[in-house]
Amino acid sequence: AMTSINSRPFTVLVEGNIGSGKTTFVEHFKQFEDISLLTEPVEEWRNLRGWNLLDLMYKDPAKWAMTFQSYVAMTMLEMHRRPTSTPVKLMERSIYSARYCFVEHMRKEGTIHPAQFAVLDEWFRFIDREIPIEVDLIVYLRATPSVVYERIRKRARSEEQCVPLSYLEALHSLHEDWLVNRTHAECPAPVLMIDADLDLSQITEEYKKSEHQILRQAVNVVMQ
Ligand SMILES: Cc1cc2cn([C@H]3C[C@H](O)[C@@H](CO)O3)c(=O)nc2[nH]1
Repeated sequence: AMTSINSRPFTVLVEGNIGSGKTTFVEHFKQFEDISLLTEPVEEWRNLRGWNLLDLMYKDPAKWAMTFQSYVAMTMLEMHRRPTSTPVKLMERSIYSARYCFVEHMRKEGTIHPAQFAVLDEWFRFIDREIPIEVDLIVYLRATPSVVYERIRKRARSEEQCVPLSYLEALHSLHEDWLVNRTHAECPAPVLMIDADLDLSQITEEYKKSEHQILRQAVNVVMQ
């Protein structure tokens, strides 16, 4: 196993719409001993001391979206700060997709009150200013909203069955703004785009492309 001579691992964020295949992508890298995998803590959001915040949020967003996004941000920050012994760290989603995609959408839709947005945004600015979060590469699983809509139906995660196509289209354009048009300066890492419309049989080739990029860049970082 490569021993990292740096104080921190080469950190990769895996970003993309609901149903774009992030967890599948992250689990593809289980085969590498030099990579720590941090998948999205959905189970924590579905059971916080017995409360299913994800379900509460989908069932009554006006009442629960703020509470849910506050807890998501804390669990994401914990993942960013979690030490790993390996030279590479792969993380599903981030404090950045929390702010630029999900919270941004809730603000635009008025799902959260402007005062609630102000509190979430102050937390985000505080974290961005005071807590070092390093990102070296973002893998963007870029998918067409209608494709992920079908996948969500097939995946049948109960809380998500009410997710309309319009929500997925809005989240898609917010991901495009952030990762293609690069409208936010707080997270300047390079973006590696993967065609996430490909189905499982074809996408392994795409994974191989990113494997090379991730491991090669990781070697560079380790050997610096
Ligand atoms: C960072 C972040 C992830 C995340 C996921 N979700 C939802 C979308 C999916 O239905 C589920 C798992 O990603 O959680 C959300 O509403 N807000 C979020 N913010």
